Amino acid sequence: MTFATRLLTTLTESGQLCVGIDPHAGLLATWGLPDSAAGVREFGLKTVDAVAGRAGIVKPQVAFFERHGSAGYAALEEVLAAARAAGLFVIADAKRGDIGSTVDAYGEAWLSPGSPLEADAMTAYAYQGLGSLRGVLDLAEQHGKGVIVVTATSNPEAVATQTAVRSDGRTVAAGIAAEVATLPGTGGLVLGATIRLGDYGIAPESLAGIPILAPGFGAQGARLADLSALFEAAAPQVAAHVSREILGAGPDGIVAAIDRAQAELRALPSVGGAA
Ligand SMILES: O=c1ccn([C@@H]2O[C@H](COP(=O)(O)O)[C@@H](O)[C@H]2O)c(=O)[nH]1
Repeated sequence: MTFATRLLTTLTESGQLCVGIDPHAGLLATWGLPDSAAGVREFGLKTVDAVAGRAGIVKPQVAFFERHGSAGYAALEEVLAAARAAGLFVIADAKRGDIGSTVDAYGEAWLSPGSPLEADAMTAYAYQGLGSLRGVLDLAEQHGKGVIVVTATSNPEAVATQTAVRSDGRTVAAGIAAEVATLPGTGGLVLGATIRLGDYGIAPESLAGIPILAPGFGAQGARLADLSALFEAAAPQVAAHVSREILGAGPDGIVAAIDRAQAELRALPSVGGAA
């Protein structure tokens, strides 16, 4: 089964929430955990426990584990393995990109079956050309995994770069989206929930069948209740990502926070809720 089929099926069967695993120093303190590799390990494993059976997707943010060096990576390996063992769809937010021969190695790290860092999908940059990701896309296709390409991000600083017009007349973001659309099954898009797709020249109807990872809900200001209005025809393909807003509820409140977010998403008409 392809990555797209797997992720879109997960959205239908387990709801559209993707819970971030971002052990910020401040959140570790809220959780009563040390700002150390042991702390991020426990934070990650407890988050996996809370998500399992309540939502279908997690997105560990690699940076917060990397802060702790090799011990942080060991912690991340355990969190990834626990999430996959719990049946969760795991997106490693590693945001890698480089010339093809180098980016291939990133693909092997995050998408090879049996790799200590194995995930179901990874995030990647295509600013060196989507062709630079060819080897990773091939590897992903071989193993039913996915490459979610950073396209139009949730942070305001990115607008000038991502709306710049390429030599083919498309914005950078729309160009990437159109190229990823030629990779059905293996490619996905990062499209921030804080932006308007129209401002980037991206038509929701052009994204049919492509899984979308949408960060920006909660702490960055976007509202889950607006998902249908933001993504229109593409709304059912969206994994609505929330990290700080849910994790900030602490170890005693995280389950209720996940349930609340799921209920809010399930109530949306265009994503399978009330008509
Ligand atoms: O455009 C992007 C791409 C990635 N992110 C990542 O998503 C989460 C957002 O966390 P919140 O706490 O829910 O704001 C974080 O890991 C970012 O690195 C993004 O925000 N925007």
